[in-house]
Amino acid sequence: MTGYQQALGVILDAARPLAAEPCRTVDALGRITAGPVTSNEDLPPFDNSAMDGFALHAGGQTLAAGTSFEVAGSQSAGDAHQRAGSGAWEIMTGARMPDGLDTVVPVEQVEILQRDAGGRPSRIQLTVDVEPGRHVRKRGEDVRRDATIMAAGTLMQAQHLMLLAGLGISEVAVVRRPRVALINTGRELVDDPAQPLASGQIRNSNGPFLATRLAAAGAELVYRQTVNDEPQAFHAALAAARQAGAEVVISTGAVSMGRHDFIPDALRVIGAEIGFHKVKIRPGRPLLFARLVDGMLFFGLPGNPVSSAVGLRFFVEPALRKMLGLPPERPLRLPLAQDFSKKAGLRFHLKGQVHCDAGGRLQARVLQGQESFRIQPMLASNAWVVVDEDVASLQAGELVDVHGPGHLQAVSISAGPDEILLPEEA
Ligand SMILES: Nc1nc2c(c(=O)[nH]1)N[C@H]1C(S)=C(S)[C@@H](COP(=O)(O)OP(=O)(O)OC[C@H]3O[C@@H](n4cnc5c(N)ncnc54)[C@H](O)[C@@H]3O)O[C@H]1N2
Ligand code: MOO
Repeated sequence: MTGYQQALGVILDAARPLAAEPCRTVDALGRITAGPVTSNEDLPPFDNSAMDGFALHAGGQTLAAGTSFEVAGSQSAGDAHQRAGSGAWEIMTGARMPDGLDTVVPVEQVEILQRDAGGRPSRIQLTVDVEPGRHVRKRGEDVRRDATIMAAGTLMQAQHLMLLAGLGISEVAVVRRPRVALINTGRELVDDPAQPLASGQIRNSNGPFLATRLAAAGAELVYRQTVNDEPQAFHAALAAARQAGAEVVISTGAVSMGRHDFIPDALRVIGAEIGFHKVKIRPGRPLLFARLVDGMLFFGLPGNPVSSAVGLRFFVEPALRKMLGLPPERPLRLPLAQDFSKKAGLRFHLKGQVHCDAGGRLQARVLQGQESFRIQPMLASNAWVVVDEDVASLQAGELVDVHGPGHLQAVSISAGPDEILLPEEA
C-alpha cells in the first residue's frame, strides 16, 4: 500500500500550475494573484489633514503656545489645491493641505479669539506647543507609486480589495481557477432533500459538502452529477465533465472491495493510468488517483462522508494549491489536549478542535466520534489533527500537526473545549 507522502508526490508530479487571467477587482475576493501587483498612484494622493482644526506654516520650528494667527481661508475634504499665503487655514479631516502649510493643530488645542460675521473663526491662539509636521498625512505615506503592494500567490480578501480600490486598480492578474467536476456514485443516493427515502436509500450528503469546500478551495465546479453503480452512467458523466472543461474529476464511492465498486475497472477500460489505489491512511484508505488519457486528474474518493472530506482536504487540495501557484501548506504545531493512541502504520486525519486552555494557550483536541460515517462531530471540529503513520501513541502536551478546514481557511479558534453534541444528548 502507498504511504501518504509517496501518494502526494504522485499527485504533485501530475498537477500543473495554471495560467493567469484578468479579473475585475470587484470580483477578486478569494482569487490568487498571478504576479506581483504594483501601485500606479501615491496613497494618500496628496498631503492632507488627519484632524479637524487649523493648518499652519511651521517651517521646521515648534510653534509656541500663545502664538496667534489670522485665519486666512478654509479647506474641506474634496476642495482642490489652494495657495495659502500667510496665516492659518481652517481645515477638515482629509482636506488637502493648502500649498505652503505643513502642520495641523486640532480645534481642541486652540482658543478662538474672533469670529467673522458668519460665525467662522477669524483669529486663533495656540493653547499648546505645536510640533512641526503634526497631524499631516503625507502624500505616499501609506503606499508609494511604483511600490509592490502584493506578491504573487496572494489570496485576496476584503482588505486587499480595499487597497486596490484605494489605488484605483480596477483589474488584477489572477491565476485561473482549476475547473473541477464532481461525480457522486451510488444507486442508494437521493439528491432531492424533499424526496422521502425508499427502503435502502440514503441522502447524498457528500455532494453538497464537497461542492462547498471546492469553492472555498479556489476551484470552479463546472459539472456535478449523481450516478448509479453502472460503469456506462459513470462513463457518460466523465464525458460530460470533459465537455464542461473539467481538468480535475472527483468521484465518491465505489472504490473499495465490494461487488459494485466499479471505479478502478471503469478507469482501466478507458486507458487511465492509475497512480495509486489504497493509501496508508485513516479514514479514506481505498482512495484512488489516476490520470486520464487526455491529462485530466482523477480522484476516486471513498464514499463514507468523512473519508470523502479527508480525500478532498489532503489529496485534492494539495493538487489545487499547486495549480493555483501556491507553495505546499505548513501545518500548525500545537500541544495535544489529551493522550491519544492509534494503530501504527496508518496516518490518521482526525476531526479536531483547536481551543484555548484555562491559561489562554492554544491546544488541539481529538474529538469523539471519529468513525468515517459520522458527520455530526464535524460541527464541533474547526481543524484536522494529523498523526503520522509511524506514531502509535502521543501524550497530552506533545505537539501534533494541525490543519485548517481548507487550504485557504486558517484554523478558527473555539472559545472553549465544547463537547460535541452526541445523538443521545441531543
Ligand atoms: N471488504 C472491505 N470492505 C470495505 C473496505 C475494505 O477495505 N474491505 N474499506 C472500507 C472503507 S475504509 C471505506 S472508506 C469504504 C469505501 O467504500 P467505497 O468508496 O467503495 O464507497 P461505497 O461503498 O460506495 O460507500 C461507502 C459508504 O458511504 C456511503 N456513501 C456513498 N456515497 C455517499 C454520499 N454521496 N453521501 C453520503 N454517503 C455516501 C455509502 O452509502 C456507504 O455507506 O468501504 C469500506 N468497505
Ligand atoms: O477508512 Mo474508511 O475511510 O471510511 O473507514
